[in-house]
Amino acid sequence: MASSSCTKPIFPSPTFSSSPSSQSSKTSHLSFLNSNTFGTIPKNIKLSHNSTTSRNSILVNGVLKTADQTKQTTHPVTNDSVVGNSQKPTILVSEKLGEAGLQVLRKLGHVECAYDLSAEELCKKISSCDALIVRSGTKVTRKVFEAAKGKLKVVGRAGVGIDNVDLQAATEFGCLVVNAPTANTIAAAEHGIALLAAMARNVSQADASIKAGKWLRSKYVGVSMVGKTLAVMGFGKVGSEVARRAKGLGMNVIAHDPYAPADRARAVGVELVSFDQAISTADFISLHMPLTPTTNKVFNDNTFAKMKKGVRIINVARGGVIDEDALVKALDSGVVAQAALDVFTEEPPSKDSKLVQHENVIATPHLGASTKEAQEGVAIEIAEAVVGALNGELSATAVNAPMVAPEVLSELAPYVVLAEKLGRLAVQLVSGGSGIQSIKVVYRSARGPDDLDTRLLRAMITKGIIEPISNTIVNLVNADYIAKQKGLRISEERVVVDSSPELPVESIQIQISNVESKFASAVSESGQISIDGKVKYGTPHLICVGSFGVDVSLEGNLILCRQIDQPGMIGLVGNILGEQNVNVSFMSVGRTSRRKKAIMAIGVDEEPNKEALENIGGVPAIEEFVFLKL
Ligand SMILES: NC(=O)C1=CN([C@@H]2O[C@H](COP(=O)(O)OP(=O)(O)OC[C@H]3O[C@@H](n4cnc5c(N)ncnc54)[C@H](O)[C@@H]3O)[C@@H](O)[C@H]2O)C=CC1
Ligand SMILES: O=C(O)C(=O)COP(=O)(O)O
Repeated sequence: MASSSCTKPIFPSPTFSSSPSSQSSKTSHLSFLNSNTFGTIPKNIKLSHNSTTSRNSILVNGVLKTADQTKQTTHPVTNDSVVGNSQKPTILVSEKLGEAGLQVLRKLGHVECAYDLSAEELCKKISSCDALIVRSGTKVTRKVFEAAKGKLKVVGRAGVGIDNVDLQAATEFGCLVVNAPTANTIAAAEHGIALLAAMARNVSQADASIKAGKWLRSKYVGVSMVGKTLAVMGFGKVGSEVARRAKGLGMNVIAHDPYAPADRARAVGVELVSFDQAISTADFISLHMPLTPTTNKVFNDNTFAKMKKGVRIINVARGGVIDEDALVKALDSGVVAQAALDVFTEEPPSKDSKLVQHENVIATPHLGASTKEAQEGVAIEIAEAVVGALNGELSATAVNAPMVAPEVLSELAPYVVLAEKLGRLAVQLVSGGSGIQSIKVVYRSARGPDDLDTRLLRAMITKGIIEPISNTIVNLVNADYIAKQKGLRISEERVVVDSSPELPVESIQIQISNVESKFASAVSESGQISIDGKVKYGTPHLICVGSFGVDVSLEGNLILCRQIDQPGMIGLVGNILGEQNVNVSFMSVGRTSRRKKAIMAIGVDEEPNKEALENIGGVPAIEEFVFLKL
């Protein structure tokens, strides 16, 4: 069992009076996204009620703070031309966004719409922005994140494809990326069907010719769709809607998607087949997969060679999934009879693009998502996601961070505080903290693994461990990445205990192995530094250090002393601190057995000066002590 070696505290805590008014007002370093805040209290998140301090802890802009703190903190103004109101976040919208979405954004922040920015102009502006909203036309490169200098907290992609955002860079810089994955699905599917029908019946070419005064009825004889086989490549949201509509046109629809569940396809009457089978049997191929390193140019000389001669291709996904030179060759040779393209490798394509100019190609300028309805929907969807992220809520559409449901977030809030404090405390017990390699976290809980999402807790433990020993800002977005980069292996274990399943976690234990400790008593019998904590009355408590049980609230600072268990020790140390005007907030003593070794854990509001610490060290019965900042 995780902390079975702990003895019970012999004094109920607190034994010394605590003074709520003297609680530290320092910002808790619990930033999920960044450490700035905007003076707003989020609408629906009240994460914990701290019964000791009578303050509400809330998550603001990714930072867990007390309500008082949110009123005091100001938003740093770096560029007056962008920031209209210094209390409000600045949201840069770099492409056309529906008015309804802009209205949602304006309620929270200062919104600047600046379309058609060059890469240089975007980099210049971004350093004063808290959020950036883009569509497919803005390249959010590593340079943009570098230029943001840590201020940019969230990039909102008003649409589905996030191939124009450097996700790796966003993650490294701790910037959340959210998208709007649902509102344009139907629009894209309808556009796919529009292109399919227009291509089959030569609508574009015939329209151009009639406008040029020609009447070419025999030239533009088309092909029928009914009874033909359509291969849907990528059976996600758009692909499945295209499939449904194509079935309505009487087409035989097959699909290829390595990750789609067969029963979802079956429900639409579609058979999932292999890539080769799909492309070799289809009369029409419609592309609906994302652009990823795997799908990049997946339609190339080799794959065109496997297609049925005279196949027709529709691409409403991303230009990059097709090798465009190979497509021109396939069109020239007649392997591909026609192509209908909404998307291109380079957008806009060059004026003399052989592909766009090809007589058997019809093209639209990336219009898949461009219906009034979809654009209003996307604008609201992304605005709400960005506002939520700026308010510290974890978005359900986060692309580079774990998605945590609001109710889970709310339930875990006090444990999040505990996790970070335990990490912060554990690392300070290591002598020479940067040598840490292996950390184990043990969650004792009555809940089964499926009922306990520990990603948030692990991220905050990582934050607590790394931030005191480096100048890296760690948050939920980049915690795993930073841990990996620093060579930290964090393993997790769950121990099922017989406690109330109402509580997500009974206690959390952090073990650090293969290191020496500044405080030998923190090393457990099995040789690791080991501390345990739990949430009591909504606040984090330390309950075990090494093999010693204690019970002290994790607030302010902490002194741990190991002494020979004898009468008068509490008074002695209390007097030394009192003489230096250091207020003791909590004290607890744990011992292995009577009159042998004991550990005294003393919570202090102020940082004791050198003299006070030397005097504590000079007490003959005290064998070792350590001062820890929480
Ligand atoms: N032209 C336009 O204006 C629009 C374009 N799109 C694009 O359409 C694409 C699909 O969008 P959604 O359906 O909303 O996304 P989605 O995520 O719901 O569906 C994508 C599907 O592709 C599948 N997939 C991934 N790798 C694959 C591979 N190698 N081969 C076959 N399938 C693969 C996934 O399993 C998933 O089911 C995206 O690239 C998106 O950017 C979406 C909306 C508008
Ligand atoms: O949502 C997508 O993936 C799209 O391609 C739509 O792009 P857009 O927002 O119209 O530039």
